[in-house]
Amino acid sequence: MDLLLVEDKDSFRRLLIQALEGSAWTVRAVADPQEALRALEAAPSQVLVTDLRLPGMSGLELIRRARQLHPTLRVVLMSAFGEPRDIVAAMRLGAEDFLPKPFDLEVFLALLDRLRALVGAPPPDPAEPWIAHSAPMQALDQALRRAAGTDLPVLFLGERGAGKGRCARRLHTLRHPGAPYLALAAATLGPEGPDPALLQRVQGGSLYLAGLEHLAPESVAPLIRAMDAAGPGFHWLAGLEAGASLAPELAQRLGALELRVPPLRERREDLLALAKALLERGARLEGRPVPWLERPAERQLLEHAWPGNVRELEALLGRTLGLSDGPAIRAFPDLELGCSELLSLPWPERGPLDAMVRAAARSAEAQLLRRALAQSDGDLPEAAERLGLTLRGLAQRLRDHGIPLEDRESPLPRKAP
Ligand SMILES: Nc1ncnc2c1ncn2[C@@H]1O[C@H](COP(=O)(O)OP(=O)(O)OP(=O)(O)O)[C@@H](O)[C@H]1O
Repeated sequence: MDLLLVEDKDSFRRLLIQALEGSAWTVRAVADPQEALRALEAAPSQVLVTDLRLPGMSGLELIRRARQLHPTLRVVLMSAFGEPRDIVAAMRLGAEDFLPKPFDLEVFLALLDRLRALVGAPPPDPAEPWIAHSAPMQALDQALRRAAGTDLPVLFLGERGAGKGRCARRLHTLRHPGAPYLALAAATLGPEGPDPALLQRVQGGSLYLAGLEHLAPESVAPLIRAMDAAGPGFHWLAGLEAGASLAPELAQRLGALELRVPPLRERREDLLALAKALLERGARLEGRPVPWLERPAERQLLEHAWPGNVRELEALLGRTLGLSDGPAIRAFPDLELGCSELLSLPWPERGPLDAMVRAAARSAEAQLLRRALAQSDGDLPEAAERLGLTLRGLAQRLRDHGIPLEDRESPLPRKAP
């Protein structure tokens, strides 16, 4: 999606370009309005973001001429000196929004997200990695395949960053790969509910409402009306944070099929494959060779509790790629193995209490075993001593938890020969 940015102040132009790096926008940026018109003559843009005061021509005049060239162009006007009459004039010329300077970059990006939704709803990239080796993810993948054979709305439940959005894209691709897809933050729905123009664009495809726990109470009724009006051929998907509640009338409509997305700590078998896929994607974006993970780095990943889930893993790998340019990642210096991480437990949501305590204790035991193995670098007698167990007792517990002893890719580290 193409965006033309017209801002004569070099430092501010650079700041906005930087803010858009890595986004879905292909940005052309110029300082001069005449040059902007020439750029639009050469190739259309879907969005024009322009300053009001420009050398040789006002932003309003630029908007007028640009929309003559491309009547469907969406426009955002920015200014530190926006008088109400300028704003009204810009709106009359078809501007979508006005950003009074100085503005928060978050506000700028949120506005562009909304415009992106209006401009188009491209299907998700079918080549996006999908890692589902672990048993819980295999089960989820089966459930997604079954859901793909229906027209039912699907509600994804899971912790933040666990991959609810990724599962929604997977389901959409299984259902109808080329159909339009749009992800919207539920918090952005106002009292009017979803924009009808926007729903129009997603006809025949899916709308994914992310962060349903942030939906304003006044948006519930308009959303239900929009769902009723949309009719068949329109697929509703939504993500809700585990443990959050949903207005009953909405739960009735959206919760026809509820799928739980397991947190990363419950699917450690996926960890290294996920890390490799995310590293590959990051390296490709930066146009550099993919670094490999050395054993200590892998071990750190496997031992961490991942309270922030796949999103946390993605952020860590992004930071690491940014800081290192070598062919391999030996360790993650900012990934400390704190004891508090061990007690990241899969708190069951329902009783009876005794069963909840037993499940939490079992998870804590598995984590303590892994931790002791990591601390003793895979040396079993040393790990047994740390845990106050006999060697045989340790082996028995490892078996109980299905922690393998010799598998090269296993979470159990071994001492270097
Ligand atoms: N199974 C998976 N395979 C590959 N990548 C994944 C998988 N699950 C999640 N990811 C990646 O992890 C990142 C976080 O996932 P996503 O945005 O779907 O999380 P979320 O649960 O929707 O988070 P939030 O609720 O906080 O918005 C994304 O980049 C996503 O592509």
